[in-house]
Order: sequence, then structure tokens, then C-alpha cells
Amino acid sequence: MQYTAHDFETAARAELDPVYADFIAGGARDEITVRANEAAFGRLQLLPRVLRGSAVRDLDVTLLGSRARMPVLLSPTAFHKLVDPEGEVATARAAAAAGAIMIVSMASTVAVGEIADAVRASGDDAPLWFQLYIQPDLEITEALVRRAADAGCTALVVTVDSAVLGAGERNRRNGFHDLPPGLRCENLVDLRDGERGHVRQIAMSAELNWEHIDWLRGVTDLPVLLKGVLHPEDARLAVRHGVDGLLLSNHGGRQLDTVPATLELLPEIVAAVAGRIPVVLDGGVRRGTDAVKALALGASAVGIGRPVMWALAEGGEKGVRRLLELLREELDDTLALCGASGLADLTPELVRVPAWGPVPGPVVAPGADHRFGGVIA
Ligand SMILES: Cc1cc2nc3c(=O)[nH]c(=O)nc-3n(C[C@H](O)[C@H](O)[C@H](O)COP(=O)(O)O)c2cc1C
Ligand SMILES: O=C(O)C(=O)c1ccccc1
Repeated sequence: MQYTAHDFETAARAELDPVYADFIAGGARDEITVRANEAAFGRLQLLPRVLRGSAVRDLDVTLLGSRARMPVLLSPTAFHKLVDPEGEVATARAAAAAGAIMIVSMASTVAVGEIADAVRASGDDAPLWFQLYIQPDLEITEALVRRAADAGCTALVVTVDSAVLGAGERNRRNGFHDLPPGLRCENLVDLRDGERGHVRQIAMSAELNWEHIDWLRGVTDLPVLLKGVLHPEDARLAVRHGVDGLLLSNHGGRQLDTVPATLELLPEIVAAVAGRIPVVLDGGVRRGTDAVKALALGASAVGIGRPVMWALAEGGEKGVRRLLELLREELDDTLALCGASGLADLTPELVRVPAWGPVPGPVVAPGADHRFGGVIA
């Protein structure tokens, strides 16, 4: 049985082709940023308030008009059918049951319209957002936006950290470059006559600039978030260009390696946008306490990437449901323990950086008597 987000990774690895497990776990180059994301949460401390809570906690959040029952989004991840035969349909049903917003990847293995139909048919209701790589061919981009809008998606998440595809050296070593036979990027099928939904159809373009964002504003009424802005100056530019929100993300350490953990950047980005647009954070969120730290520092919600893939691989729709239930429970009890009755009570005073730096373990000289835990050396 799984009791934590991490448990799903262990369970999934036991069943999954190691090549696919590497695709999920991996990051760019030395994977320094992959590790930094999770480690940053561990370094930050919670300093709770007491005697001011409430018997029930309210986890509802409305983001750019999309209502959710928990402040945890499913960040866009490609290729769900790689790990489960139902793929994104299973993920989306689980997200809807939990009332969590799912961001459908442009590289999904089920078409966004079909995912939306499955959610409607399930009787549960939660918003779907669509992640987009703006294509240099703007007609193609517009056709993709139309597919997302027709499916009923309520926001677009434009990934801007992928001027080129990140160097996943695990994938190189494993020779993993393509979907196996039978699986396709369904959103890309027949965008132009005869296009077959090949991964290679996705152009990562180093020539994208702010004019493309302005152009996108002009072709859709949907709110637009940028995913992958890390520099505070770019956050200010985003506001100036009328962007509706930021998904503060380093792509789970899969694009430029050695960039800071997203949690470390959060205060600067929140300050840069100065309350004008919401900031969602992803990267390394594995616990309710992680989410609470990000929310306390000004994030409106958090996203999870890898845990969803692990849970889907472990138990399909049920696995993802269980993962989201666990996170909801953890979030709820963290709020209670922090004296918070809702997300608005999560303020920066609840977190701090350790005053003393890392707490040293007992340093004991070889052969010394350490019964009193004394520091001798
Ligand atoms: C297997 C996998 C596939 C991903 N696919 C996409 C994608 O298609 N588009 C995108 O913008 N980000 C993609 N990402 C990045 C995630 O949206 C997210 O930023 C990242 O996984 C968050 O970090 P976490 O995995 O530590 O939670 C992917 C990440 C993983 C692990
Ligand atoms: O693996 C990724 O991080 C990713 O973003 C992606 C994008 C397109 C196709 C496959 C993966």
C-alpha cells in the first residue's frame, strides 16, 4: 500500500520498464536542479501558530476563473499511455474526482477532446488546462489552440523554457527517443494533412519572443500562463505583456541544469509580479508541508509532475486518486497544525530559514566517550 508520494515511485519502479522509469525520473545533464527542487523544501522550516485553527479546513481555490477543490494542479506531463493503457483518460478522471486542475500536455497520448469527453462522462467536474509549445508555424499553433478551446479547456499554459529540448542523458544512454509503435501524440494528428502525431512534429524553437506571446493574446480569449519564467525581469515583462499568470517551474530540472530550485526563486518572483497575477509553483512538491511552504511564500497553488506518472504507473486511475487523496490529507493536517483554517491563512510568517544553518551532528573524537552527546573534536 502507498502512504506517501514517494511510495508510488518505489512501487512503479518495480513494474515499469527501466527505460521509461528513467524517462520519468531523469533530468538534464547532471540533474543538479532535479535534486535541488526537493532539497529546498527540506531546508525551509515551518513555524506554526497555535490556538487559532478551525475544525474544518477550506482547501478550495479559484485560479483565473477555474475553480478547484485543492490547490494542487497536475503539471503537464507527456506520454501517459507509456505507463498505463488508458493514459491521460485515467489521470483526468482521477483529477476530476479530487477536484484538481489537470494541465493536459500538448504531447498527450490521448487527444485533449477525448480527455475532456471522458471527464464529462465521469460525472465529476474539474477544469482542464492545456499546455502549449508555441510552434514557429503559427497556423499550426492556432489549430492547436482551437482544439484545446473546443475541448473546453479553461486556460493555456505556454511553456517557454524549451528553446531546445533538454539534454536527458539517461534517455540518450537508453536510446529512448520515440514513442513505441501504436502510441502517438494525438493532439498533433492531422493538424496538417497526413500528419501522424509523431513526437518530432513538436518544434522546440529558440526564436520565440514576446511578440509571439502578444500574438497568442490576440488569437484566444483564454487566460494565458507562462511556464518556465525564472528571471524576475522576465516576470515583470510577462505582466507588462498582459500574461494572466505564471507557472514558476524549471521543468522539474529537465531543461537547463543548475538553475535554482523553484522554491528559492519564489519570493523574488512573487515580489516581481507584486500581486498583479497569480504564481503557481512546481518542482519537487511531494508533501503537504511542501505545498504549505510554497503557499505561505505567496504561491496561489502548486503543481506536481513525476508523482502523477509514478501513481499512474502503479495503479492507473485508482493510483492517481490515491495520490491526490494522500496529498489532500497531508495538506489538511498541515493547515490544522499551522493554525490555519484556509489557504488565506498561509502567510510568510509561517516559514523561516534555519537561523543556524545546518544543525551539526555530534562530533565525537575517535575513542571518546560520547555518552553525554558532547562535542569533543
Ligand atoms: C515525464 C515528464 C514529462 C513532462 N512533460 C512535459 C510536457 O509535455 N510539457 C511541459 O511543459 N512540461 C513537462 N514536464 C515538466 C512538468 O510539467 C513539471 O514542470 C515538472 O515535472 C515538475 O517537477 P516534479 O516532477 O518534481 O513535480 C514533464 C515532466 C516529466 C517528469
Ligand atoms: O519530457 C519532458 O520534460 C517534456 O517536456 C516533453 C515534451 C515533449 C515530448 C516529450 C516530453
